Amino acid sequence: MMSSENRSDFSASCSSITEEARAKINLALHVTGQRPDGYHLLDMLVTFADHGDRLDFMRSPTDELTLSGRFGEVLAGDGGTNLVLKSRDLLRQAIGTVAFPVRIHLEKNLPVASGIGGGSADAAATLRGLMRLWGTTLSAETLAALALKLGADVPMCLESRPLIARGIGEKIEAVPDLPAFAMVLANPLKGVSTPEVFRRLATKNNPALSLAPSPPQTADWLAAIAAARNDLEPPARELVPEIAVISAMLEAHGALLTRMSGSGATCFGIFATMTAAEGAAAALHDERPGWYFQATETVSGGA
Ligand SMILES: C[C@@](CO)(OP(=O)(O)O)[C@H](O)COP(=O)(O)OP(=O)(O)OC[C@H]1O[C@@H](n2ccc(N)nc2=O)[C@H](O)[C@@H]1O
Ligand SMILES: Nc1ncnc2c1ncn2[C@@H]1O[C@H](COP(=O)(O)OP(=O)(O)O)[C@@H](O)[C@H]1O
Repeated sequence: MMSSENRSDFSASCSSITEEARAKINLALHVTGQRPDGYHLLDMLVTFADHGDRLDFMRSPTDELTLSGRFGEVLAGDGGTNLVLKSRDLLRQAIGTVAFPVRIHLEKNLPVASGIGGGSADAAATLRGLMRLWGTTLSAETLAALALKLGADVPMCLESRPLIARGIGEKIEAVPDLPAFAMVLANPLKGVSTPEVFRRLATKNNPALSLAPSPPQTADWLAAIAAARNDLEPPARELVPEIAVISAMLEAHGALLTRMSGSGATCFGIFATMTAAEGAAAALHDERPGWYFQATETVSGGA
């Protein structure tokens, strides 16, 4: 059963477990090849925002999912296809008898189908939250396999720390030296079709991601990221011309570096300070009140 409800109603009524579902940001994404099944091989430098969806979990007489938040309505009529439900059911299947019914509340703050992995982050948060609620753990291998079944980005979102991911996202290596960045996430609220972006790629065998080992300063990291690419950005720009507009707006408001995340259309701008990022997000919101602008600090690798 699915309904819309304020999160405050939910948490006021009982004690619950909370999990954050942080936005995933592809600082760089190189398409390096293609598997025989058609999936593209990727080299990605990924970090996570101190901003995202929020999920609450509690014991309940029956299974239930409620939604709130700016983008909750987008998912309200999806006929039970929410990745939160898929995660719950897969985890229940994996652990069996102890999995009592649960009520889950999803505060949907991240735009849907926007290249920042909101659905994947929700799926990963559901696995983490329900393992806590059900008092169970899975081996690292079983959990990783379950996560990958839910989506290519779900293993990364289980980590929610800076990392390099290869393969289709399942080969993960932590990047403990990546610093926090002051960032603005910007989206014209136009969904982009991920398969269509991959289909439009001009070349599928691009150079791999090459980062000098652990650049010492933030400025060195910025230079290394600037020298990398998002190979999905040119085809996404063909589909959604607003991506070029929003990148130019971030630059005009003082971003040191701008790029698209994932298959788009969200772009990020890295700023010198959080004060600069917050000022830019407020000014951008005034210019385009209907679009999505969010200032956030990203997590550091050492956090
Ligand atoms: C591009 C990335 C980068 O982090 O992020 P998002 O844009 O989704 O945030 C991901 O690899 C998105 O992976 P995933 O979440 O599995 O994408 P889906 O929407 O399920 O994939 C839809 C379709 O895109 C194509 N696809 C996807 C991933 C990949 N490595 N190669 C592909 O060719 C396939 O045709 C697939 O059927
Ligand atoms: N909890 C969820 N949040 C967002 N999207 C979801 C969710 N559950 C299912 N979906 C579906 O998954 C697709 C990808 O969503 P999302 O993870 O937001 O994309 P992206 O990785 O591009 O940001 C959407 O088309 C959406 O309908």
